[in-house]
This record gives sequence, C-alpha cells and structure tokens, in this order.
Amino acid sequence: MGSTVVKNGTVVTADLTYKADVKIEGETIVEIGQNLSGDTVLDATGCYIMPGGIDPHTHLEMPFMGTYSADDFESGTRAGLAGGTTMVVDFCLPNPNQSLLEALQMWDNKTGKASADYSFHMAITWWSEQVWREMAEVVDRGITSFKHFMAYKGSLMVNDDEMFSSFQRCADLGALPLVHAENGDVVAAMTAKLLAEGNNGPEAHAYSRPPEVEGEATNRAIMIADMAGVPLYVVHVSAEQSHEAIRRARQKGMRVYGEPLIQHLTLDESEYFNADWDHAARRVMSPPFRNKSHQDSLWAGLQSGSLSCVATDHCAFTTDQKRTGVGNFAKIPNGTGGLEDRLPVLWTAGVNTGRLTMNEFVAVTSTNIAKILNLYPKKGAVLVGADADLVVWDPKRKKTISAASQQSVIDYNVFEGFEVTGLPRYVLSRGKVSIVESEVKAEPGHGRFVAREAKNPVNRALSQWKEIVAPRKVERSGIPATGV
Ligand SMILES: NC(=O)NCCC(=O)O
Ligand SMILES: [Zn+2]
Ligand SMILES: [Zn+2]
Repeated sequence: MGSTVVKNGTVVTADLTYKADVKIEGETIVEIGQNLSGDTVLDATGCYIMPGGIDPHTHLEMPFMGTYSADDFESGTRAGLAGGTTMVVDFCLPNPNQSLLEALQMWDNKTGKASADYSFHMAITWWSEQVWREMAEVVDRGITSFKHFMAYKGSLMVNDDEMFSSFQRCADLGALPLVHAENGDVVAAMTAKLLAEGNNGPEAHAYSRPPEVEGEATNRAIMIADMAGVPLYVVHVSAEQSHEAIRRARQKGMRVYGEPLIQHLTLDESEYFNADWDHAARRVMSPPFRNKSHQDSLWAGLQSGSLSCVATDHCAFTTDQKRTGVGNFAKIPNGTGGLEDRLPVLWTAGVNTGRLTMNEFVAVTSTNIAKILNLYPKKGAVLVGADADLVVWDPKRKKTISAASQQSVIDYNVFEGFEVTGLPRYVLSRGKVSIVESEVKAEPGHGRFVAREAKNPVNRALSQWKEIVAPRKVERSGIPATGV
C-alpha cells in the first residue's frame, strides 16, 4: 500500500491552525508532523489542509412534485468533490404507507455510482405502528436521524401528533429528529388565495411563504422536541423569525441546531422579481430567498454559534422541469443547486470579508455536523486515524461560477457570475485524489455508505435528565373519602 504526503501546507481545523505535513496510508490519516515523506507527494505550499466538507442536506435523484431532481449520486457527489465536499447526507423518502425498509432499499439502489461517501436521513412521511417498529431497524442499519416535513401539505407533511410520536420514538432510540419548519396549513391557504387572485408567477411562491410561517413552525417543533426530550435539527433556516426561536431555545439550554443554506446567505428575494420567468422560477425553493436583514441574521448566527452548519439542500431541476409551473407557481418544482459552490462561495463571502474565521469555516462546513451526526472524528477531522477526506485549499485560486463549467447536469447555476477567491487545489476522498484543481479524477463507485451510531452524548444526557424529571405518582397514605 503506497503512502501519500500532503506537504508544506497549514493544517486548519475547527480549533487549530498550524504548519504540518499530513501522511495518508490507504484510506486513513496515519501521521501529522514535520518533514514527513511518502511515495506520493502533494504540494500544499500556500494552501490550507482542511477536513473535507460534509453537506448534511442533499436531494439526489429525489422523486418530488411529479418529477425527479436532475442530479443523481454520480453527478451530485462529483459536483460536491469539485468544490471540496467529500461527504453528503441525503434523504430517504418513503411513500405514504410504504415500509421504511423498502424505501431504504430503493435509495440504496441509487448510490452505485457515488464517488464520495454518503449517508442518509430517513423521512417520516406517515405514521403507524409499523413505522414506529421499523425506526429501530433503520437505526440498527446506521441511519440515526429522522426528517419531518411540516410543509408540503397533502404529500410529505406530518401533523403535530405524528411528529410528537416520532420525536418520542427518536428519544427512545437515541436518534436525532430533523424538521423542515414551515406551517404547511398556512402555506396551503395562502397559495390558494394568491392563485385565486391571479397571482400565479414565481414571485408568488415567496409571498405564500413569509418568514412568519417558518418562525411559527420552528418554535412549535422546538417545543415538541423539548416535551419529547430529544435534540432537534432545523434544516434550511432562512429567516430571523426561525433563527430567533432557535437562539432563544439554546439560551434556555435546549439542544437545537440550525442549518442555514449557502443560497439564503448570499442570494435575496429580488431574484423573484426578475422580469425573466425562467430566472425567477429557477430560484424557487422552500423556504424562499429573503431580504438583507434576514441574511444579516444568518451570518450573525454563524458568528455567534446560534446556527451550526451551512448546507445546500441541493435539489436541482432543469429549466424544462421548472416550466411545469408556468401559469401556476405551486407547480414549479421546489429546489436549487449548490453542492459545487458551497465552500468557495462561503469562503469568499465569509472568510474573505472577515465575517468568519478559517476555523469557523471548517466548523460550519464540516466538523459541527460530524459531531451532531456522531461521525466525528472519522469525518470532519484532521487527526491520526480519521478518514483521509481532505481538501487542500488554495486561498488565492479564483474563478467565475458558470453553468458552462459546472459538474451539475442542470442548464443554469443560481450563482452564475459570482467571482470566488478560494478553491480546492486537491480533494481527497478516503485517500483517493479525486480533484486536482479543475481536473476531475473522481471515480464513480468509490463512495461508500457511512453508518452512524445512535445515542450520541447529547442524546444520552437528555435521556438521563428526562428520566430524573419524569412524572412520578405521589404515594399518599391518608386519602380522604370521596364527597358522595
Ligand atoms: N427546499 C426545496 O425547495 N426543495 C427540496 C425539498 C426540501 O428540502 O424542502
Ligand atoms: Zn425542506
Ligand atoms: Zn431539503
């Protein structure tokens, strides 16, 4: 087995910055130190050696709104690698009444050509004794997080009673519930009203989902999670209202994690007012893009630690697919891409502006989610024994983002024209050099499923506390006779 040494670089992790060489044998980091030698040398002069990005929120080849998202595990993981992301966590979505295990088999079948490692969250899209039972089997198979859609009424949405039951089951199993937090009833009512009034363009998608629907649902999910005694992960936090609910909960000691997307941090609602229907529809996603004050709130959350991870929610549809919604915005497939662009755009808009330190950048793109999902330190770390998922980051490399040169299969890019400074020189996936600057060496089939263990320390601590404060019957000796 030949060894590889990444030499002359600066290691940047979530908590440290130091000069060192990193030696890899096979798939694993075996040594970190000075003047290391190996069979192959990757020169990192002028570069930072960081843990590869982990995107905790992707939808590859996802059946949704009458179609399938266009990027599959082949193009999606390749796009991720090209931008420094070495692992994705996708969503397995059972149909109503479908067995979770059968759905898992269907999702497994999609992954054969993944060139980077992946894991799944399991969605709870319906509720029954069977779902309750199968959740344990799903956890045994290494999938320890369960997603709940509070929106998409009539398809993926679950009600509060179902959510509370599922959260309690997560608590029993030591699993993590996730929520897409928008009030689906209110969205459905506002959508119907807008359409009835003739407001059918893509901008009405944003009108139908104001920040309040997100704030209300986030707060509700937090309270339900607290009553169930589980931590909670809120996906695609886009607004001050939902961030505020998370901030308040954390201040009260609740274990709630918030995930803004790179799109919401850098793109705003003016996109929906573009006179070009295609331009606006390509940006339709839920929640929609917001205004600058919400963006400032999200950046502040990353800086202060009230928000934990930056994801993409990569769910890419072609222009043709988006055109299904001409004349009715509610039929425009919801979703945008971003896998290839997350790290370069966040570095450019975050680190290069002084909003984030390099260590914070590593934390929010990799290490925090590795800890939350109990993947650390196998993933999200530059440590001896960790998987050699590494990005050698050249802070001076520049490019202008363009659909013409992207890995995603769709015909546009929501970041088109963005000039980024800071790009990978090398990207290694479990030791395999998969990207050399703009040259793709990723190997379809190299990616592997990463199983996770339940009952991480936060789950254990919460269960312990819940047990201590559980309702207990008061035993009384002199019970008075009834008044009758
Ligand atoms: N976000 C979005 O618009 N599409 C993907 C599905 C979801 O995450 O809600
Ligand atoms: Zn969502
Ligand atoms: Zn999503």
